[in-house]
Amino acid sequence: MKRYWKYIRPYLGAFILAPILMLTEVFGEILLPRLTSMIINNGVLERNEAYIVKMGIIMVLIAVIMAIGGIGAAYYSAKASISFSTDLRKDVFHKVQEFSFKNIDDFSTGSLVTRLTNDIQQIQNVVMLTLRMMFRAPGMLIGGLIMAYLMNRQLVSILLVVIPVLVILIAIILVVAFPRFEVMQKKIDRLNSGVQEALTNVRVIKSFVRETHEEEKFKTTNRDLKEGSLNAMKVVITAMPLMMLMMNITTIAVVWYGGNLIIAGRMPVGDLTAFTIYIVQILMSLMMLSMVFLQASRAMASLKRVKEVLDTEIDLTDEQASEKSAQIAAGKVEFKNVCFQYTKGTEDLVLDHINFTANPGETIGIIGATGSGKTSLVQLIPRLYDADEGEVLVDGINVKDYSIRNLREGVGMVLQKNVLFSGTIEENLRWGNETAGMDEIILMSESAQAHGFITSFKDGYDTDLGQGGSNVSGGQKQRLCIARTLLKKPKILILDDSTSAVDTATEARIRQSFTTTLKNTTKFIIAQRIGSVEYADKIIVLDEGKIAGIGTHQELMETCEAYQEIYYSQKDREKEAGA
Ligand SMILES: Nc1ncnc2c1ncn2[C@@H]1O[C@H](COP(=O)(O)OP(=O)(O)OP(=O)(O)O)[C@@H](O)[C@H]1O
Repeated sequence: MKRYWKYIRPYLGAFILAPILMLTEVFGEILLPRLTSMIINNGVLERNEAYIVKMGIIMVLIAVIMAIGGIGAAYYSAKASISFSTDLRKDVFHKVQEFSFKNIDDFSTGSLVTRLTNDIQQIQNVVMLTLRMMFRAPGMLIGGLIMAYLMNRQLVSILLVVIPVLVILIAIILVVAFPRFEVMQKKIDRLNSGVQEALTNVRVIKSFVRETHEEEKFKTTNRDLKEGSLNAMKVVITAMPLMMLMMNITTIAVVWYGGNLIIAGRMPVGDLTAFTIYIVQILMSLMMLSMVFLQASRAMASLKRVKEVLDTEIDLTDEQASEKSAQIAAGKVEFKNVCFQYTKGTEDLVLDHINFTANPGETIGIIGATGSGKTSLVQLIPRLYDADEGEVLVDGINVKDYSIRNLREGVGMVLQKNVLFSGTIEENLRWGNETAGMDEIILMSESAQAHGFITSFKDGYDTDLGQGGSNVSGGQKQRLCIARTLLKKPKILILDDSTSAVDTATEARIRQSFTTTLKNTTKFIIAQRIGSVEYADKIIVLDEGKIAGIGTHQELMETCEAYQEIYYSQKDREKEAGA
């Protein structure tokens, strides 16, 4: 509860006013039946018109007060619960932004979307319901019981049978409902993940003509959710009629027993009317409570899932960093006996005792078969993941000792999976440097060989990019991503297979421009083509997570068998393609 106090405190007024204003309704609901019985007994039966008018006016006034209170309570409970969930959502989103790559690997995107939307909505609903019912239901229950008791003690004894039965019924419903709601939320997760994947990859689906397959997949998860929801709803569905049945049986019993009392002259007619209303109110308040509990049981399942996100331990932080103010100045990178694996504690090392040094301004080529660990290696430099053993040093300082912000500001990385965002080209490029002048943006775009095609667009730098940069070609997207990173003016630049979709002539021009724009930047170039790294000061050859060779192209051609193999197989392929 303590952790949620901060979502209540700023709106404490609304949290207090909502249930208090609801008390006006309780007050009215307890008084009105009594006044009704008085009108019948003293007004109608005694034929006293003035009394009827007087009591009628009082009853209207009470009804007006109830309506005003009800509106106020509804307003404040909505305000409190919506504000509560908005702040909670903000914190959950913030937490997700803090997640490390490893943390993100542990949750599916669809599940995070459900937690941020549907789960928080459930919590909001129950906060609103609780604020409206927390005084109303118990108030009506206790007030109704007292009034009924005061009117007729014998009749109240009927409730002694009904109330325990209802309480047991509610308890059973809750025990059955909770696990079903948990299952239902998981099914919503699965549906969201599926929808997300299908929509993001709609182009691939279409190019493989997999629409029918995707529809089938969707139908299955959709049906699965329907069954899960119905299964949970069954409890709610059966709960209501069962309670109504109990209520009706009780009313009949009261009317029957009360009728006998009236015939025997031991009870005025008006009292039976009021008594029946009180009985209905008592049972209604129990039903309201059961609805609150039922909603709460669903919200508990949601709260558990939201808590999971909030409680996730960020496995990569800079809290222990000892050089928080340090910034990357030169860009020297050293790997000392570095080992790494994604699934901890297994035998398979993704990187196995890696050692090398990259001096400031050098270009380091990284080559190796797919899955040999190239991406994993460079991801350790900006701490997207942490090394399990050994040290990664930048300018002689362990990367874990920099503040994450300073470290990542000094390292520019163009990821293998390039992503642009909706917005104009200029807005996208400004991700690299928000305050960059237009001349700088053009300079870096020229360097990344992007200026030419950007200006060929009708709107130039104002061209609106579709979602994820869907309206530019693969090679153009790669060049925009390079320009965006160049604007950061990083001391260390990592290009992870970032020119794979660019033709060799353009790639050579990008490389050439780096010799001037990025003269002092340490450059890591991961590539599949030997031609892309041949010129590098050092080439690292990776083979199943180990360094198979390190040196210049010439040195490796003389000493490294793995490199020679890659070289000759690519030459052969080029020849075959030429022939
Ligand atoms: N997020 C991840 N979780 C678990 N395993 C992963 C993850 N990313 C990569 N791997 C595994 O780690 C190994 C090395 O992958 P890595 O991406 O570093 O190779 P790579 O040399 O860059 O390959 P490619 O040239 O195909 O991009 C592979 O066996 C891969 O399956």
